[in-house]
Amino acid sequence: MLIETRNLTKQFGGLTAVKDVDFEIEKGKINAIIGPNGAGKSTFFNLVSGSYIPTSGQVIYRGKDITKLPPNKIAELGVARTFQTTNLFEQATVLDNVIVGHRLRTKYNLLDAVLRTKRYKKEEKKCKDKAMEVLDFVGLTNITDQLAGNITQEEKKRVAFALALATDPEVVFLDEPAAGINSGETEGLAELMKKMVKRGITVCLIEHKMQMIMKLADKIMVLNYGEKIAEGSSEEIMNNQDVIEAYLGGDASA
Ligand SMILES: Nc1ncnc2c1ncn2[C@@H]1O[C@H](COP(=O)(O)OP(=O)(O)OP(=O)(O)O)[C@@H](O)[C@H]1O
Repeated sequence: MLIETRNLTKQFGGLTAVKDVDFEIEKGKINAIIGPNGAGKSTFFNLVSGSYIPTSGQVIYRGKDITKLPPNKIAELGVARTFQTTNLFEQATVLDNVIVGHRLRTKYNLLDAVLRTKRYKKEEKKCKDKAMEVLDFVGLTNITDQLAGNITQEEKKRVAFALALATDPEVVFLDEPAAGINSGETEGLAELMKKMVKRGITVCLIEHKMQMIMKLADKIMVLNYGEKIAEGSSEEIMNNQDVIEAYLGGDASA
């Protein structure tokens, strides 16, 4: 296990968005979180990646309590995430967008940048090499010089993956990676997630596309009204009565 949540709870005023959730994110696996709209999936992501401080409960990463660490510290420990919509710098190239993502890990300071010291130039080169490497990994070497504003939705999704990978994460949280793309493109992204796992990266995703999840995920947690109602393999989840009821009338077939 890589990340563990213990009794994780988040309240917004009188609303409990995530309630007492115990979950183990398995190392080297594709872990998925599903649930009807408003079930608390994004809130759960925000708690684990440090964007929200929980009302109570803990997040343990490799045995260390990271519950109250700020997002940048959590990122430095090897936890990366993507967002439902990726805000790219539309007027910059794909390559430059990814280079910016990699700066998180670089060691030069402002003075280095102003004086263009050796260290700065060395780090610049490292950033560029890393960006090219991750763009190759996600299959975008052919569009590195295009403006981000001109690329397709599917390519933007791949850039979002590249941005997450540029920080050399141990685990990536993907928030609805296949939203807004067609089924052929969805297959492509699923393949990319498998490739990430083969590379040793642990994946945790939220996704509404059930078919994709059922084929892809090694482990699934189902949230409903903030509570974990089921956890297990695709088969276990598909046959779980509580899950079937939670989805009745919902968009389980989306
Ligand atoms: N910052 C916030 N302030 C107040 N309420 C919030 C906040 N964020 C989420 N909520 C509420 O918490 C509940 C869970 O929301 P959340 O976005 O985590 O669900 P979700 O499962 O990700 O939904 P969706 O599938 O629609 O994205 C919802 O009732 C939502 O309105």
